[in-house]
Amino acid sequence: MSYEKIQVPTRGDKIQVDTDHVLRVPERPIIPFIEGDGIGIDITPVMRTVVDAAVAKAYGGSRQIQWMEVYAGEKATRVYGEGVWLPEETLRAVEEFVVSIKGPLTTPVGGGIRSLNVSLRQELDLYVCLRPVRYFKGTPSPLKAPEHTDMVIFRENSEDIYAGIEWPAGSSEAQRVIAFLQNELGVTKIRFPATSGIGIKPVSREGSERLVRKAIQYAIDQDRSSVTLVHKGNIMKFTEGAFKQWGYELAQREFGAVEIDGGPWCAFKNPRTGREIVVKDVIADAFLQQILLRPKDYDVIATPNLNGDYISDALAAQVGGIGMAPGANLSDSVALFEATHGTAPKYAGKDQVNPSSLILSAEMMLRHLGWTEAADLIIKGVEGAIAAKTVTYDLYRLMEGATKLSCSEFGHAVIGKM
Ligand SMILES: NC(=O)C1=CN([C@@H]2O[C@H](COP(=O)(O)OP(=O)(O)OC[C@H]3O[C@@H](n4cnc5c(N)ncnc54)[C@H](OP(=O)(O)O)[C@@H]3O)[C@@H](O)[C@H]2O)C=CC1
Ligand SMILES: O=C(O)CCC(=O)C(=O)O
Ligand SMILES: [Mg+2]
Repeated sequence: MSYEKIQVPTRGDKIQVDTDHVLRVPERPIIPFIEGDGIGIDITPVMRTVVDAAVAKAYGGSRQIQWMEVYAGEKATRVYGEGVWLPEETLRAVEEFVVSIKGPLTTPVGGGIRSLNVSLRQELDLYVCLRPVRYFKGTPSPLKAPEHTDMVIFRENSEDIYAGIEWPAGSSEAQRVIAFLQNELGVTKIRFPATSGIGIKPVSREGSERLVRKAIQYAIDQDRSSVTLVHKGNIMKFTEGAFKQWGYELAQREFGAVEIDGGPWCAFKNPRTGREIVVKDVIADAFLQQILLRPKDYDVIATPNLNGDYISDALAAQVGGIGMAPGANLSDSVALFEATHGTAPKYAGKDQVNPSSLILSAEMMLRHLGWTEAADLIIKGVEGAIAAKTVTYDLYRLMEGATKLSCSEFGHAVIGKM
């Protein structure tokens, strides 16, 4: 395929995907990256330097990533022209080259463009947002025993209120929807109909099932002890409540789970290890207190989109903050890795923030490629830098006796500990 502004490296090769979704990774894979807005300019180059160092150390030059810049956000408007926030060829490249990584992208609140992050996920049907939350020894945390927080979030990434079906208060569309609800469906409970904005929350059986299926399969592959469906189904019965119901039904139908203690919790034996996997559910508000009080009770989490967004940042805080929180957006073939945090605009270009979220997202990416040795070196490097108390401002301000490093210095500290 030809590209207008994207320079495809001539020395690299494309990652291929077999029909059964298995990756075939060449020795010099071309990996697209989006620099990102705000602190993207700080963390993305550091991430690349750390990854290149890990790959070089692990494979001594026999493997190398060929980075290929693709554009989205403010940089895209500079490269392609005003108003072009997410060029069509960026979407094509992320799809064609199969595995990519991105920095954060700004979304204005209230009006303006819709989220480019959400658009990327929806356009490429990256329906799983995978966010592992683990503790690195020595990281400052508000908890007494942060090491008990070890969860993996499967956030539904393609529907829910993120579908962006909404109309502002007073618009003719909102008025028409309200009139339809009142006149055709007998709705009487819109408290202030003349001044209500309207948003629609679609949650489907297919969307819920494919997400829960991935979460349960992950629990099997990684030998985890439970999958918890987190929902607000007592209030949103036919969206969040249905998510829970469809999740349980899928666990029973596809994985042979049987009800325990009178249901609805159910369990099955991991076919790989024989260990029991419990599938359970919890209402989202209760979950947010339980993760602080009894984090050991939770392992793999499957949840609709908005809950997953809130839970990601809440859990990240328990293990040191969103400077330490990696993630991935996945379809059955395409993977786009990204940090959990946003563009933190007040720090943009100051070389201050913690690049660990994006570095650890790249670590997930290397593992996804099967480059385990390089991924392990990154974990060793991050663990080593934190253990030596050489950290960025976010961890420094909560640690005693630490040395404060800039974003780029922290990258070098990680490399030094590999
Ligand atoms: N996937 C994406 O691209 C995402 C994009 N966004 C977008 O980002 C923009 C800003 O959102 P905002 O709500 O401010 O959330 P951010 O996640 O950008 O920042 C909130 C706060 O988190 C801390 N933080 C964030 N990143 C780091 C880091 N790498 N190292 C250390 N601390 C960090 C900072 O805390 P402190 O001030 O205490 O130092 C920062 O002020 C919005 O436009 C939003 O839509 C948001 C989330 C995800
Ligand atoms: O798209 C955005 O601006 C916010 C996204 C977000 O908060 C997230 O993915 O966790
Ligand atoms: Mg978020």
